[in-house]
Amino acid sequence: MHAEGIVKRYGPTVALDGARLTVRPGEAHALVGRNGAGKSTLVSVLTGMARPDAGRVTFGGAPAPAWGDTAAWQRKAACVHQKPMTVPELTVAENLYLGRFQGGHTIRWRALRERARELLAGYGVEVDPAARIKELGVEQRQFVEIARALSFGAGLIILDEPTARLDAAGIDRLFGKLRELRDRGVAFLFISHHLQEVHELCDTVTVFRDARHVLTAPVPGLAKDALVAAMTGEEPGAAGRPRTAARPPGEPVLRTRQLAAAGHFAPLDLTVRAGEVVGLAGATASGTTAIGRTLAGLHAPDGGRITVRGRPVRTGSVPHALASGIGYVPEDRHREGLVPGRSVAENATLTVAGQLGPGGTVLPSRTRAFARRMIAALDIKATGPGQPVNGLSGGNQQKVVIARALAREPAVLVAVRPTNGVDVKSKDALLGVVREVADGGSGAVIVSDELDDLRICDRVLAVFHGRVTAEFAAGWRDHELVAAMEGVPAGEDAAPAPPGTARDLAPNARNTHGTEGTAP
Ligand SMILES: Nc1ncnc2c1ncn2[C@@H]1O[C@H](COP(=O)(O)OP(=O)(O)OP(=O)(O)O)[C@@H](O)[C@H]1O
Repeated sequence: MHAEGIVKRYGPTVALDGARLTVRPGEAHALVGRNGAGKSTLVSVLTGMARPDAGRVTFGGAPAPAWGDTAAWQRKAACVHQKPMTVPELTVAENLYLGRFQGGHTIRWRALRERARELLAGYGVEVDPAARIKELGVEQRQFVEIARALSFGAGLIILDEPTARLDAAGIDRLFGKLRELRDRGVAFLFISHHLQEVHELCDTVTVFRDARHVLTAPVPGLAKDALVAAMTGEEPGAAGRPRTAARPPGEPVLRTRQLAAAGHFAPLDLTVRAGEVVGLAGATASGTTAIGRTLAGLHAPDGGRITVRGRPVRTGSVPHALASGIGYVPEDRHREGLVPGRSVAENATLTVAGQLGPGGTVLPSRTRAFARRMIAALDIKATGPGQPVNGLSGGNQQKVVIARALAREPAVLVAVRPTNGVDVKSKDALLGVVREVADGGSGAVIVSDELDDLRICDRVLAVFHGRVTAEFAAGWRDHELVAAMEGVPAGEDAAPAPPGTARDLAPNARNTHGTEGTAP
């Protein structure tokens, strides 16, 4: 596949400005760049979903299919998108053959399931074709999408941040599958903000910056800070890493007493003090996300209490959690995060509408002023506060979600995987903002399995199978925390794990992706 001179404009925004990229057969090619650099836009162009304003795409030397000929594009390049493209209510078999039925033919369901089973087996994917997509985990769903993509005969498969919602074990299995397919001659274009993953999986990397191609180089021998420098256009080592607290913590701002949700997490006593950032570390299924959702009022606990600055919070109520001073950054910005048709300013201030004007009316000028401050502080790439959030790149949408949580000046900020999809430089800026919130006298809870997110925490609680199994003060070593997240009984540096946890239980913790040398 070869693309050159690609120009794509969205109104005043130039998303691609003469961009180029070449992916050779059987190559594992990474595409990296800061949020808004144009990566997803290029994917849309390469899959026939967006029509470029200028430029040329060829596959195997032949011109790309005609615009609008979807079936022909599917045979050239296939894509596993950030957002699931499968239909949740339909079965795996139906999804695999979606859109391929010829009019006038009767669909023979049993035969279809059989064909689906063979197809999945051919790619080594163990999923029941009769299962509904909504019953599958993220990982299985992605495998179905990959099998579907390959079944069209495409020699190039594009993966847009496929690891963003997988934990370490899932990532290992995905990479195993991708290596297998590469050995069979399939080429990959792999988009990720985890430079460690690029090093693990890819042989070539291309960097986009501000809508343009800036570098293509072999991955082996390319130092990570050189890669980051290409992405940011700055000299390596220009900025420092976010730090932990400078002062001792103050009064408790958030407390839970015996807070519990059956099937999710065991009774939890948590205290977060003013000035403190506390990490809840655990794999996807550990219960940490449920704790975050419960604190935000999205999930009703079975028992226990939450207080903010000594005042009880009515559990299971989002408005009450908000009114009590709990700010929340959800993991799934597509579902819980943003109102699509509204502007950056409106989205950033949704929870404060009442404060912004008399009688609950929003005063647009103040709204815009707040949004403008946030756009600058979090480095949100937007044409301005009035731009609809749908027009923002994925990472920039995530920053708007954070801005919204901050707008209310919460007593305690609860953020679930806050840097998911955010580029390496913005990641540090964003974590720096969380630090500032704490320094200003609030508390913060970071729910994550990303070691970089947890590094700014003053203490980290490791959660396994719904229980806190160990506590670490700042300065922990990576392998200790990873082991604790995996439920491995603690070594000499950590508290003992409870009975019943064992080395062979789900090795689920997210690894040290992107930790070494990714800071500018
Ligand atoms: N539908 C759209 N309408 C308006 N602007 C858009 C649209 N899609 C993309 N853009 C703009 O094009 C630019 C490139 O966005 P793109 O999504 O390609 O970035 P990206 O490199 O994939 O970023 P991320 O790492 O955050 O996913 C951004 O400035 C974005 O705001």
